[in-house]
Amino acid sequence: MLEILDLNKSFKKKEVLKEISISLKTGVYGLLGPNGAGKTTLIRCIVNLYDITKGNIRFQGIDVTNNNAFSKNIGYLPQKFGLFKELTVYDNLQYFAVLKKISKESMDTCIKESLKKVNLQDRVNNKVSTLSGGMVRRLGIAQAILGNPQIIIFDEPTAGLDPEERIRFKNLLSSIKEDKIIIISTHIVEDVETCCNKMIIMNDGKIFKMGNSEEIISIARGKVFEVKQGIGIDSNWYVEKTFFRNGEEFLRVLSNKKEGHKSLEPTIEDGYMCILKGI
Ligand SMILES: Nc1ncnc2c1ncn2[C@@H]1O[C@H](COP(=O)(O)OP(=O)(O)OP(=O)(O)O)[C@@H](O)[C@H]1O
Repeated sequence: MLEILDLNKSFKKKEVLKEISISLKTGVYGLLGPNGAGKTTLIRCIVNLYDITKGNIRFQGIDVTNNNAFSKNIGYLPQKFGLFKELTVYDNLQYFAVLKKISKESMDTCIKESLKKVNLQDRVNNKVSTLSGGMVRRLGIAQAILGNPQIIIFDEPTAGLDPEERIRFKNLLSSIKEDKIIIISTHIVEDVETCCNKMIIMNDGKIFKMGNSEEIISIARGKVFEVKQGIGIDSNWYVEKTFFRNGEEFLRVLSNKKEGHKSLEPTIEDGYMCILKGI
């Protein structure tokens, strides 16, 4: 169990994380929130890249706040990461394996296992400069899962990936998730709705809601409507998107009020938007 207790993080006078308290058991968690919600800051506090202003982090009941040794239990794929482009795929992973203090005896096996999981085993001796963007991203994932850490955190793992690579990432998650705590940070609901046991919804440095997909969806039940474009927009409405049917344009609207419009079956995205917008 990973417990984050009353965590606050400020940069000088700017309070970015405010009293964050969550407990995570084994499973895959989608950390969802709009740009600037505080997701990356929270992740950096967990992986000990930032000193926490106030609060504690506990893992398996032990206080690991600002504990460097604990960071070795965590695999982390940052949003932006650097690789040695003129070194081979293998040499790059060897470098990370040394940083992670993986023993010399198991290093080769660990590297090959990680590369197999991300389907880059055929590229082991290629220079990173010869890989496609998707392959570089996969190599980033390989370094995160290197050494089989108990906690793995992916910050925007699918950014810049094509649909096939996204599916590949989701399949990879299913193959590694056993007995692990995996956190995937994103602002795209679609990225996490099929592969996460629970969503943690963040905004403005706070946790707004943590729940499984059914719980998130239920928040939007009775609040999603379909309105024909052109009839005028009510000030109570939050227009999620427009769509076409039989050549006619419609709005997908979220509203707290009982509307005289056709009610729609809610999705996770609707629940997420209701939570963010206080609907
Ligand atoms: N080092 C820093 N110094 C000052 N303010 C910071 C620092 N890092 C982040 N912030 C601020 O903290 C807030 C949260 O940023 P953070 O990057 O954690 O959000 P995010 O949810 O990860 O956003 P995104 O999805 O855009 O990456 C923002 O207002 C940001 O400007």
